[in-house]
Amino acid sequence: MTLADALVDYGREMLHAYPYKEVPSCWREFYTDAGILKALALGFSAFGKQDKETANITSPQDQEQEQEQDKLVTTDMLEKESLKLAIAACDNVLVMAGASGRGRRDFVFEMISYFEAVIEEGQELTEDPAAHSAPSVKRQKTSATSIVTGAENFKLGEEPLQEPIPDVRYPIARVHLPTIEEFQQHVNGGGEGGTPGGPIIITGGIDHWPARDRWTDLDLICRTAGPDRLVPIEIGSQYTEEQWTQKLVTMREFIQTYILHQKHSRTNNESKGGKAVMEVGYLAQHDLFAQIPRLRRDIDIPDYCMIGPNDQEGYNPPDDVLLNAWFGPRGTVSPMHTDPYHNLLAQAVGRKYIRLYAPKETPKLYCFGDESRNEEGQEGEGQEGEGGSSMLGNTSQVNVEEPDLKRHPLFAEAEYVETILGPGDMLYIPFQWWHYIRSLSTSFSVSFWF
Ligand SMILES: O=C(O)CCC(=O)C(=O)O
Ligand SMILES: [Fe+2]
Repeated sequence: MTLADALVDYGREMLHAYPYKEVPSCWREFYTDAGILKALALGFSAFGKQDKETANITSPQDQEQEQEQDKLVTTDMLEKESLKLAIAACDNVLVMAGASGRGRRDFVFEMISYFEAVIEEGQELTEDPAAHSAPSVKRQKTSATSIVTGAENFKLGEEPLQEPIPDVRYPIARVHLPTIEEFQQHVNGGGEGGTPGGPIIITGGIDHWPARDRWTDLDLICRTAGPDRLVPIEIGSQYTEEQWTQKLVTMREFIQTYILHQKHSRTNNESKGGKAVMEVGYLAQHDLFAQIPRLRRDIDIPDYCMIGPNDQEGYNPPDDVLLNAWFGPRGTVSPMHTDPYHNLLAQAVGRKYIRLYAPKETPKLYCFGDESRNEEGQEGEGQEGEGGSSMLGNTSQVNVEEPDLKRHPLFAEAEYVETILGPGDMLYIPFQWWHYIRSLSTSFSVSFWF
């Protein structure tokens, strides 16, 4: 282990010693600096390999020997592997610590671009189109060389939807391009009584996004992001489940394994003769656009986020609009929860079934930690076992599409609205409204919390 590795490990331990939001900035900075050191060391080692190659060639015999060795493991390959590891070190810093500390972010971005450019130059020789991660990524003619999908003309949005396709009985109203003032009035309840407005779907608001077209092409997403970039994904069908975990994988691996070939995982059930289930991977609730600014060019923050919602108890607007990417295969489930902000959830690609409950329904929704609402006799039953109350205080225990009404009888009386959000739709989810979301197809949404 190198000194840089040891420092990174120590920094990671310190990051994990605190809840995410309470990590002292000194440890974020420590982790960032350690990661930068590691990336530089890997970068230098890559170039060291290059230099050695040149320096070693002294005689024709040497050259021959060198060529023989090259057939097995080329210096070029080693160099690329080191550079990919250097990019991974940079991504760890961006994802885990936000590249904290003055000037560090720009430096990390510069390193990534530089390493990507070197890898790309090399990989052009090997005709590997996945390497084309340069800023000017254009749509290439889809051809047999589409290494990510392995399929020609694979376009998202054309696949059959995942069953069951819910019957929408209480649809959410749709409005085509309201003015900012109209939207503001709706949110703030400018009308009689001043009650804040409920959910609405705005159509026409993201038609100009390049993402609407570009993100139907998995190869293009992969090349734009950069195939070797690490992204955080959630594994497990929903975060309220025991087996749920998070990990960092390359964009290429995420697309290949979790979107194209949704990986089979063996469950305990299966070893006892039960059915195999797909392991669902979800790139969820991550500001992918801060980490990979090239993807930020494919979207636009809607002006509707700038309206300045009225004060409500418990509402603290963020300093800046908070962006999150939600990219995954069909079958991702976000259990019913609330967030501390107003939200515009923009659907760039694919479809999602969404159900919303107003704050007044909260007593019928059995949120974690609200033991008094548990079924009689269940009182106090393992909040920890069900995921720990403190983390999940904003999450409902009810399995929305298949509720256990014996355990959660009041849920049957809770009123809701629902929709199948499709490409181009933007759903306004008001502050404190409960939302449950299941993807019916491969889907890429972007949420804007304001
Ligand atoms: O799309 C999803 O899976 C969840 C989105 C969500 O919860 C949000 O935008 O706040
Ligand atoms: Fe949410």
